[in-house]
Amino acid sequence: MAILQEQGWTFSLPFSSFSDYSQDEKALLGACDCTQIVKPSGVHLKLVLRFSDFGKAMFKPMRQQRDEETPADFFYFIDFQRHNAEIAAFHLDRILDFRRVPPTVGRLVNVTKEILEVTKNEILQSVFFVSPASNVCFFAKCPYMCKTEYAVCGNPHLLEGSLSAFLPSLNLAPRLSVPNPWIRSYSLAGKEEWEVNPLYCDTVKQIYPYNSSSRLLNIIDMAIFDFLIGNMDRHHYEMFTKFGDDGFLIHLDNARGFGRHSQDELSILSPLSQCCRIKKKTLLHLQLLARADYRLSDVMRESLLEDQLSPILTEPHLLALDRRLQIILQTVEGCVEAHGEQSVIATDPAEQSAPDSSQANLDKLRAG
Ligand SMILES: Nc1ncnc2c1ncn2[C@@H]1O[C@H](COP(=O)(O)OP(=O)(O)OP(=O)(O)O)[C@@H](O)[C@H]1O
Ligand SMILES: [Mn+2]
Repeated sequence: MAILQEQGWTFSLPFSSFSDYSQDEKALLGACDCTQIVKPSGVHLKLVLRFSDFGKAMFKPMRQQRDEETPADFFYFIDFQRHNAEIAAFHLDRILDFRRVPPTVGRLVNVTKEILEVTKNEILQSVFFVSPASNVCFFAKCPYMCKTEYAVCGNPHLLEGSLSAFLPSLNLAPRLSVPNPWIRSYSLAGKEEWEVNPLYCDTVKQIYPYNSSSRLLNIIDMAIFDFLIGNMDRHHYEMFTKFGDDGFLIHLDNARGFGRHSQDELSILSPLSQCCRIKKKTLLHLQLLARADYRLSDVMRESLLEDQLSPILTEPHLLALDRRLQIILQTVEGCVEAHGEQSVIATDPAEQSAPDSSQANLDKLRAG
């Protein structure tokens, strides 16, 4: 299935579109208090690509080989961005039936023919160079680490990357960027309250909008998703304002997932383990994916085969998903034992009478 059309490309740096400033760009322009987020830097190099049919996509280039694990001494905020994590996260999100990640595919891009030769952006043209190994490379224009050492290179022209369908412009579909209540400290000093206070969720539950809407349950869904992919970098989440407080959370930016398959970062599950709440729909779906005939790693492996850059994940990463799924289910079991099903498993009033559609949805996905 061709999710993105790619007939001929024109390109621009993200800076060109006024209505679509990212956190990076806002930081560059001094337009936001970005102390909580990672500084805009050359290692975050990404491009907004424009297609000849006026479609747009966010392109993140390959920075790390699929079989490389993030070194144990790396902090999450200096970790690489992985194009394959973006792709795998899209598939996982769909398999979990969240559908909150914009469609993302892997592509080989010819950086010379499809970027350098077609862009009219002089800044972008100026950052291209040919490396000593005769590969065509480019780097980012930004305050930090924006030198040739941090460039990405074709081989000699082809570069792997992820392409995420671009969200509608902020003028058409305004979005809010909200700090995650379980945000991590982005410095070496100090801990956040959730890390030291086991009753933190009681505080969150009293604060708008977590006190009445399904927002907290959505945060818990997101934590489950992030725990499965091992993403510790969910500092903010975005929502379309048009859907109000109960709107869905967009699972944007999953590039720091799938860094370590040998470690399960339990702290990512804190919203679930501290609040002891989960949507019934999510739980039923997770239970289905723990069954031998719908095993999560098998469904993921199958789904990822559809991508042009397959294999997207190494086997250890796929198997880690099964192990982490068990941890999530055990966490829920522990909660039920402590607080009772009534308090832990949240039934959506709209779904109370609807038959469970998890299995039918998954069957549809698997049938392609
Ligand atoms: N598919 C998309 N469509 C539209 N906007 C997007 C898309 N993906 C990302 N963005 C915007 O760009 C911002 C930065 O993207 P992303 O978080 O993926 O990259 P990053 O390099 O990790 O940046 P940051 O350090 O700001 O988190 C997002 O917060 C979002 O506002
Ligand atoms: Mn980010």
